[in-house]
Amino acid sequence: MIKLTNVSKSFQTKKGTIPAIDDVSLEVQPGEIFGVIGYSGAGKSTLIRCVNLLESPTTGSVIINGRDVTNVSAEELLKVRRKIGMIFQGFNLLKTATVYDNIAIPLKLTDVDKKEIDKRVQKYLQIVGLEDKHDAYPGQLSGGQKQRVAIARALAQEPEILLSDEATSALDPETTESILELLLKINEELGITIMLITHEMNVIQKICDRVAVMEKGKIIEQGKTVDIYARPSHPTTKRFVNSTYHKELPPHVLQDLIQTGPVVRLTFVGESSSKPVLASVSAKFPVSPNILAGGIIALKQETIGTLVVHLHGDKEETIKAISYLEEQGVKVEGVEVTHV
Ligand SMILES: Nc1ncnc2c1ncn2[C@@H]1O[C@H](COP(=O)(O)OP(=O)(O)OP(=O)(O)O)[C@@H](O)[C@H]1O
Repeated sequence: MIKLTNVSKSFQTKKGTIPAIDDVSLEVQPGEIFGVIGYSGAGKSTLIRCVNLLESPTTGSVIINGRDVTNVSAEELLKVRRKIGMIFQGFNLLKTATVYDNIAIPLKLTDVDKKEIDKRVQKYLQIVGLEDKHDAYPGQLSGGQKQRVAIARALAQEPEILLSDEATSALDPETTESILELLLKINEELGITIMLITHEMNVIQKICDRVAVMEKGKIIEQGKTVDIYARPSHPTTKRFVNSTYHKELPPHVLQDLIQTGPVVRLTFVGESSSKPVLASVSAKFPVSPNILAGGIIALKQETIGTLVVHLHGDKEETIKAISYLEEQGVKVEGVEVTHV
């Protein structure tokens, strides 16, 4: 649906050339929600703006529905853009226009007739849950409601793809949750493919089927969300994944514990989550697992469990116990003294 091949984009400034994105390739499949995560300055905004050609790549190709859009005429580009809606962190609503007009004006500009405009405004305001706000002005709405209007405006163009540029970053956690649920509904019920950028791992966790991690203009890791959570390989990806666990053991506690055996983080996914592996460890080896912390992360399609466990026992026996856990499909990671 969206295919970027070897896309690079640099900006010329007085201080020289800034390589914002560097040789990025990725593919978003029809019907999926694809997330790009990275810290500030990683190149996410530039990347997503290359998809609808708000930025033109310096090199590389952008293919939408099988068509290379980097070399099309201005007229063709307009047609392609109509199939791609976009929402933003700052909502970008017209302050002096009502909710109705905010949704209707872009449709008027594309010559949709009045009756059809009325129909679409009503339909999409209902989908976003704001059917009673036709005549309100943006200033009279909460941040979450403003984003819902922006989503209705994007949907009213009846796009195949929705691009989301940090759409929940300005919202509180509860409102973020409700907007993420709305994006899921749009994806599932209207079949719209969504590509989003974010710096928040909980956005990826809750709604993305696949994720790409960006750093310094490059994609450093990409894959199914569940695989990235279960086995992050790049240190930056690990930082993002660990940010969702919110668990830290006081260093002195950890220091004391490791005198009598390793402290490990166990990650359970798929089949391994339903086996009573810790009970088997104590039955098979002279090792006592002591659970220090635990949690469950609900991803869009799967659940991942984590436990931080102290394996109390003889060194050789704990090594055998760890091998056994790995054979059972559990991911085992040593916990260092500063962080859990
Ligand atoms: N129009 C521009 N002119 C010059 N440099 C730019 C321009 N747009 C982006 N950059 C630079 O490109 C790099 C990537 O910026 P970009 O906004 O894409 O990152 P980001 O990951 O979206 O960051 P943030 O989350 O802070 O918006 C940064 O170094 C930025 O300063």
